[in-house]
Amino acid sequence: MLLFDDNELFDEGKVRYIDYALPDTSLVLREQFFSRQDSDRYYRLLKENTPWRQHSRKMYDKILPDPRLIAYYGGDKGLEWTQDLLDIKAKVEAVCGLNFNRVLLNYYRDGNDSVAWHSDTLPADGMHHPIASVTFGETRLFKVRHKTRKDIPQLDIPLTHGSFLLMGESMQEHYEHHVPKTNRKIGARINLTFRISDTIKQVY
Ligand SMILES: O=C(O)CCC(=O)C(=O)O
Ligand SMILES: [Fe+2]
Repeated sequence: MLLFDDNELFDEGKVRYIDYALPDTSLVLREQFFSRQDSDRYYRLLKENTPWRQHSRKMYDKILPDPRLIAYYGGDKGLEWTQDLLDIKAKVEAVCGLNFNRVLLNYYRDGNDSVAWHSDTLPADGMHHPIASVTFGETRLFKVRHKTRKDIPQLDIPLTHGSFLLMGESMQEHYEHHVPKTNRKIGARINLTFRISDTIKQVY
């Protein structure tokens, strides 16, 4: 059985390449980067085999649970890489010519899960690096806005099953991103963000 058959584009089996040509950075999306079959398989395997945990953070003097589950692999504090994650990483690295050493997995259980506006934390080496974002499962909107320039329209990018979005290294400096909640009755989405970083102080 194939999951997530709302995306007719999958029938063509072609990678769709979109360069958003953003000022101050680069942002490139490849849809159907993973085949339908591989995407379905990775979705199931990651959903079942990942030790998902819910983190909490302090907001306005309250400790609130994050509205999503996460897992963190690589480096001295992360979990041990699994073969599936190494395979996904290798496929992503082969097209962008980068070597990632960590991956953060996000599990959005349904439309109530989300991530607030943010840009990803500066790694300990004090330099931003590109971040590769892979999606399996339900399509969710990935919103992008420039931090200071109001003349640049906000982007609403639907990240589909099997897609791969590459954020350039200056993206976190100039832009913020956000995955909003939705009232639609939807299933789960798994997102993987491959990163280059020596030590992580805080996830996201
Ligand atoms: O789920 C996504 O597409 C984005 C996740 C994210 O922004 C993060 O992990 O920092
Ligand atoms: Fe992020």
